[in-house]
Amino acid sequence: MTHPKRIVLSSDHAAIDLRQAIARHLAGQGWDVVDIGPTTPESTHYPKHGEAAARQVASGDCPLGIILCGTGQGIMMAANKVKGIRCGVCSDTFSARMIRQHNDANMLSLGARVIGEGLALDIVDAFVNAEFEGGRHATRVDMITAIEG
Ligand SMILES: O=C(CO)[C@H](O)[C@H](O)COP(=O)(O)O
Repeated sequence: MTHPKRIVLSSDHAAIDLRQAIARHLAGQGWDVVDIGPTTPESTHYPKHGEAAARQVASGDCPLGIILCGTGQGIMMAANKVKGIRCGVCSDTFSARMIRQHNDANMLSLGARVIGEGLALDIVDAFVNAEFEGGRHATRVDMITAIEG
């Protein structure tokens, strides 16, 4: 059974410190944090980390995921290639709330070279605490899913 408060985190080398701060923050709120690294600062390639986190979400093991790179953009692009993933990059709390409420996003991407830790933690809170509203938005999300084939 999917743990309702399990969340997977991953990043590339550009976002290790921020990812670990988010992991501590979420663990402090009772989340079962599955941090799949990396843990060492050597340069690495964001697509493989985005894909790995996305596969954990798509498999149902983790209902939500948070991924990070320098801008949040490249790792988001990789995650969205995995069937069933809806991931958005956010640099503000409004968007983070809305991608859950309207788009049923199951992953959030953050840019560690774009925003600071304080804002990032607020964005994370907005994302994890929002709920999908369904209704007309479900019709549109179904249309996104249909594009996947
Ligand atoms: O933001 C990113 C992808 O969207 C990467 O974190 C960034 O491209 C890494 O750059 P570098 O290898 O120069 O540290």
